[in-house]
Amino acid sequence: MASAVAEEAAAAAQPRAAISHVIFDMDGLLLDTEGFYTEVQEKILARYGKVFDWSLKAKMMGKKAAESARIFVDECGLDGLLTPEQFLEERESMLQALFPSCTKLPGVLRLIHHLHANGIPMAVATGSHKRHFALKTQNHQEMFSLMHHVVMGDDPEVKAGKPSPDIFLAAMRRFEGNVEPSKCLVFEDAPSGIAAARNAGMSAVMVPDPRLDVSYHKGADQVLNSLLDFKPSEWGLPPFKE
Ligand SMILES: O=P(O)(O)OC[C@@H](O)CO
Ligand SMILES: [Mg+2]
Repeated sequence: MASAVAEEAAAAAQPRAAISHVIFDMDGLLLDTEGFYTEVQEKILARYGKVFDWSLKAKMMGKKAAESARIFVDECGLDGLLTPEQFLEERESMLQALFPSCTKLPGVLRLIHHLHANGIPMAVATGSHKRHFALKTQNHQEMFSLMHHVVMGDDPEVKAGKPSPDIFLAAMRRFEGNVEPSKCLVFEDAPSGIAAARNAGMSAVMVPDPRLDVSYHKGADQVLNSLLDFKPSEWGLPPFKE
């Protein structure tokens, strides 16, 4: 069996791409916040005698709030009972109470510190709007200070949410110099985010929730159980030292 060192050497000799810049999704990728959305949406739906399932979750996750609210109402047949605006209003206070307690997902700090130490520019591209971003990140300031910039869902340059490429292209343009999409690697947990990265012409690593059906993995260049499994040299990035 090949040693880890030999595996890294082989990967470095023939990388999947020559990545120079990294863009991270936030919810469900850096921060463990997706469970909060699920919990709150289950509660709201239960009131109508309905069950929130992972095929609906797959359609909503990663999208801008207004877009996912519309999907929720349409897919659950709640037209006439609940408007997307009422749904957003109902879930807001519950989410606001939960967001500040969110934790980082496994492998996040190790990877971000490694890329930062090696001078790889990083950005965050999240469907979250400014107010939710502030609540979610209040206990994770250090990690976000290592990012060159953050693009949020309510940024004027983000005309349409994921799967539109808008947010990843905006994130790319805000790096120093002239960066090509083919040099950017996106990390995502959501099917809409993987599609957005691909629509932007970027490579995409998916770290999905294990409950998401494998049929939603398509489009990803690589699917990992956790960021702990990421091997930078497979992407032309400096390898971990240990
Ligand atoms: O783009 P991300 O960071 O996953 O945020 C989307 C979020 O608002 C919920 O799914
Ligand atoms: Mg996400």
